[in-house]
Amino acid sequence: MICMIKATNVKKVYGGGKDFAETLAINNLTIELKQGEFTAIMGPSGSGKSSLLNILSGFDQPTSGEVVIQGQNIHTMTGDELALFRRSHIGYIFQEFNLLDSLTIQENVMLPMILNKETTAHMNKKALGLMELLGISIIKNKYPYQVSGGQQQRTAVCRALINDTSVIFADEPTGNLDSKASKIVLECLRKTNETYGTTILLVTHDPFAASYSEKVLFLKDGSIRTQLYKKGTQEQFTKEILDHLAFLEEDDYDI
Ligand SMILES: Nc1ncnc2c1ncn2[C@@H]1O[C@H](COP(=O)(O)OP(=O)(O)OP(=O)(O)O)[C@@H](O)[C@H]1O
Repeated sequence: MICMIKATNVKKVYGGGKDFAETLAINNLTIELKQGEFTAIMGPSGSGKSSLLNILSGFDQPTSGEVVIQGQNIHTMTGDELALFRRSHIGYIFQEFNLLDSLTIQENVMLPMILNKETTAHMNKKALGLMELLGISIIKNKYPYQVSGGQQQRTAVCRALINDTSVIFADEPTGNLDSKASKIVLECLRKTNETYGTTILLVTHDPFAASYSEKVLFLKDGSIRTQLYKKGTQEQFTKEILDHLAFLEEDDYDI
């Protein structure tokens, strides 16, 4: 399998100025994600999940170490190069859906394409195809405040995919959703992964959400403590993740 993301000896230290104590958020972490892999990251509060996601996605710089996505070192790019690279290769989904209330659902989906100056016909075709796939074409002319949280998050998934992105970073994408809407959004992520071979990195506290992945990395104190690979059914995997969390909790994992 082709390597999609490789992070080597990544370290992130916050603070350390005259009046601020240092916090070691990521501790010499090395990680490799293959093309088309669906990976989840779990860990207690403060273990470094968001810091890692921000560094892997180019939102933040590591203190040391390197991150290579599709063969390109993202932290040696200029600001403009990185912005262009992120827009064309990387999609983001956040806990807050981050849609623009002044745009319709379809316009929100097309927004990253508008920034790329695509033709209207191409944008419409692409957006409608994605919205159809994820079951939200019926609300295309509504505004975000007129649709449910789950529909807003599915809009965010379509927006993340619109530029044929090869990687999606999702930070607690079901954190604001009830269990029914969460399941629909997670099914959409799975469909995306299976249909387009999109590499997905999902940060979550929820073992059920993590069970949609094929590999769970458990983070503690900025290091990967263990990895769990999916074997058997999703139900079995959820139970295995729960058992693993209980084991790690006993081992002072402190979820
Ligand atoms: N901008 C910042 N400045 C200083 N310290 C920070 C900053 N961002 C995070 N930290 C610290 O770095 C460590 C890792 O934080 P991070 O947000 O990555 O953890 P997390 O696992 O995502 O936590 P949570 O599950 O609560 O969101 C924590 O000790 C946190 O307090």
